[in-house]
Amino acid sequence: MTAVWATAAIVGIAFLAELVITASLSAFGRLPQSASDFVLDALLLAALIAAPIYWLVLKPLRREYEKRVQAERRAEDLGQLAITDPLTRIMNRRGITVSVLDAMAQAERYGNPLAVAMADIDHFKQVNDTYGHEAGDKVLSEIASVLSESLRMPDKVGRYGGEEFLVVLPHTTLAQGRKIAERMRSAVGAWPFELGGKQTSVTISIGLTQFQKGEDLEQLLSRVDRALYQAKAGGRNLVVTEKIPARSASRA
Ligand SMILES: Nc1nc2c(ncn2[C@@H]2O[C@H](COP(=O)(O)OP(=O)(O)OP(=O)(O)O)[C@@H](O)[C@H]2O)c(=O)[nH]1
Repeated sequence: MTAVWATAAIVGIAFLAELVITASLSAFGRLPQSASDFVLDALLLAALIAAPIYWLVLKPLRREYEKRVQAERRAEDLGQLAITDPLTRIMNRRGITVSVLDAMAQAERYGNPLAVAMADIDHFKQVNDTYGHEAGDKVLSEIASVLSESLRMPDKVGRYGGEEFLVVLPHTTLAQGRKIAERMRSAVGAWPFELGGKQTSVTISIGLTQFQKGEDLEQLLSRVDRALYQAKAGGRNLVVTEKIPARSASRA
């Protein structure tokens, strides 16, 4: 589109220049040109002035534009890198924290429900101790993929700590959140992890709660942690929903 405009501008300038030249020549007594000669001369002039305009103006402008696009892309990539966990390729703690804070602000402002879950791998130390740290890393990556695939937009998952994943479920009630958490739990439980040359199952425990208006991140996460603790204490491979105090529940 820019090229079309530039060509039109150059042809326009050439016609104007040709008009000035013709007017000057006729002022000096030269016979007026025929219309076709005028157009032909103007086009010739356009071709003559197009080359220097292209090299002196358009090419440097284009180069500058491409440099800026590349710089923006690099900045975007760096920004993405800063919020990505290198092992699992999902969001890291910083990324998912920004996501949960955003979701909390939305829920606070518009009053939509927001469910938050913390998933933690069961007996993960045993996996590392038995099969090695590299095998443990592979399990972490696979669990991250299984969790990501169990979610839909605008739900988000990020690696919050070593073997902990934070899940943010905007526009989701506790009952709906529970179904999603159960789906994640059973998807991980059914996944055929290959450890020590044979298929093995690994499970996760999940604590789930719902954001309460007026609370901060620390309060929300301490409630979800409490639910996770109960899931571990209850035998693991469980989803435990944190009981919301009646006063808060009525505000939800
Ligand atoms: N391979 C690997 N292991 C990790 C990573 N981050 C944390 N871990 C391991 O995660 C394990 C966590 O162990 P614990 O906190 O005792 O928990 P657990 O064995 O999963 O037991 P429960 O949570 O009570 O079921 C430790 O062995 C850590 O070394 C990591 O990036 N890679």
